[in-house]
Amino acid sequence: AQHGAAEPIPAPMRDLVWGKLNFLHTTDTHGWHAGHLQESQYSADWGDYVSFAAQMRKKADDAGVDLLLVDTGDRVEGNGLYDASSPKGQYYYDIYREQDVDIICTGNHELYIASTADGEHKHTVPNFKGKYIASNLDYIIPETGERIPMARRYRKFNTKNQGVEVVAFGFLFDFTGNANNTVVKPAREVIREKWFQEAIREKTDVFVVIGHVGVQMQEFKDIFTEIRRLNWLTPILFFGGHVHVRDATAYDSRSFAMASGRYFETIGWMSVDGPVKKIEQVSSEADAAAFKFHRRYIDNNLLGLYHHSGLNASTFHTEHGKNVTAIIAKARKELDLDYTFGCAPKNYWMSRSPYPGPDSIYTLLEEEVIPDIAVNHKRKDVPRLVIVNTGAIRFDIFKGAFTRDSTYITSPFLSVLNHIPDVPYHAAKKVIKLLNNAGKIMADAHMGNEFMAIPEQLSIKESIIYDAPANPFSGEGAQKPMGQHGHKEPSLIEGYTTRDDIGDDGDDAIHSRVNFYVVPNCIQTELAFPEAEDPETVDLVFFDFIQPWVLMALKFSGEVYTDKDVSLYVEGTFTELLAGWIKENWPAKC
Ligand SMILES: Nc1ccn([C@@H]2O[C@H](COP(=O)(O)O)[C@@H](O)[C@H]2O)c(=O)n1
Repeated sequence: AQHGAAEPIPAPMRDLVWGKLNFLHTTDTHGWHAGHLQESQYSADWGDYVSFAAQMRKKADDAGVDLLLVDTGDRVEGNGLYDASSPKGQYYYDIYREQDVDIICTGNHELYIASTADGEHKHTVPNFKGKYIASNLDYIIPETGERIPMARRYRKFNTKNQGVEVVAFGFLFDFTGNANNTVVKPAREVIREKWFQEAIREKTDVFVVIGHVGVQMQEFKDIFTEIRRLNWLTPILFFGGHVHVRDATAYDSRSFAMASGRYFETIGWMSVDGPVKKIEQVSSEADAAAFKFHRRYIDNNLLGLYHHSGLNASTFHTEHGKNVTAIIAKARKELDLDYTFGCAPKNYWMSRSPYPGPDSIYTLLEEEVIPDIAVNHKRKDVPRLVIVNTGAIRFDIFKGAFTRDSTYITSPFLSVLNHIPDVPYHAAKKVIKLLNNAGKIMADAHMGNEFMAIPEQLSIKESIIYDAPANPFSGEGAQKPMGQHGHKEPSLIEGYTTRDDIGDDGDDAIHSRVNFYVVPNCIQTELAFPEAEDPETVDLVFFDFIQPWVLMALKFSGEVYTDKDVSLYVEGTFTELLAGWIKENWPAKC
């Protein structure tokens, strides 16, 4: 872990279940490779994960089984370690590559900005040569305009210890927000392509489909159906992401799918036991029923990593892992990520507390930040509606130092405030309602409103509010306390208490439960409104990211505008404006 990171706290633990084929999975790490410095339960860093993987590979070798590492994209955007350098990612590529990942693919965040996709093609694809898979993604070479596969379409290989044959694919969901130097092909079309049809006719022991795709999303179901059509008994394993939740499901008795959260809070574990080699003659559904699948969501917590590897603080860390931790520390220092803009007076939550409310980060924005930053001095007296999508905020603010790192953690995007001047108020006032409530109408116009909100809400549609704190030690297979604290039951800290299609025993550490309050897709602030009556016209101000939705909503309200009618409202990215606001408004020292 990084120097100064929160000390890990012991928790009651569920053990890992090993099989013949075992996997460690990361997804949506979004630059959090230094770990969560302010949260004890997720404070291990990428160097610790390098040590963990090496120790677990050794365990696998000793037992004669196999361990593979998987990453399903969105490695970038969301943390100072990636976003604070100029150009972005200057330190990230060399840190990330230190992990020996066996199967890796692209997420949507690698593609929003053309230079990010260039960086992916120039650095990460060659860093993981032969292991990077792009089943439905092409790249356009800037110099020639030639369109080529981002990386190989699939990978066939044998595992190290048992020689298990694997055919692996790497997909991205049907993403349309990419810059024009990549082409994402819809999964449902790619599965009809000749190369895919040939690949699924390869005789293999197991298919592994990795993807930046939620495990409940249609893309995975389509891929599963097509592979299964021709391979009735072969196990098919899916590793997904994008939705930022811990999740697992089975599409049938010989398949299994898991997603491993977000922000390097979670290291997913999947194992398969049973007749995984063809030589073991799976010839009937009865044989195939012998497959056993397990999943575990490992908190990225050093004490947990020690526990699962059977090691301790003096035996766990490899030289390689320690070096990676040191490289991260050096990068953080050079980027001055601990520079403090101000001191947050309390915690502000995205989903842990209701919106509107005193502890909601969105209420803070709506009532305090936006009125100060959404000001164009030439038009400051013109009434305006300022609309901000909630997905633009990526993480909670914790009481205490708000650092350069926190600015990117809260708001990594290059979003700016644009505006359309003098919009008739009768139409402008309908926009927020359409963005928040007219999901069906907007979806019919191929503009899914849910893409303006936080990704978690693609999966969690209703608030989850617990009546009272859960009984810590109840439930299936009540757990033994972790490591060095003998028989004393540690008190629980808040964290994941996952319920997925497999059950509620997926998390490795037992936490106390956390409420999840669903928030609207967008929030709105009214500024400079006359007191007596409604204005005739207003300036409509909004993040550039939601411009297509805003234009569509205006059209539905009877006012047609195009991109040509939109111009910048305030100089500077939202990230810079927020940092400036904090410097002005929160005390400098904590
Ligand atoms: N410039 C941007 C880019 C993205 N968003 C929000 O992020 C969501 C996607 O997040 P994933 O990590 O799941 O890919 C997207 O739906 C937006 O809500 C944004 O606000 N601005």
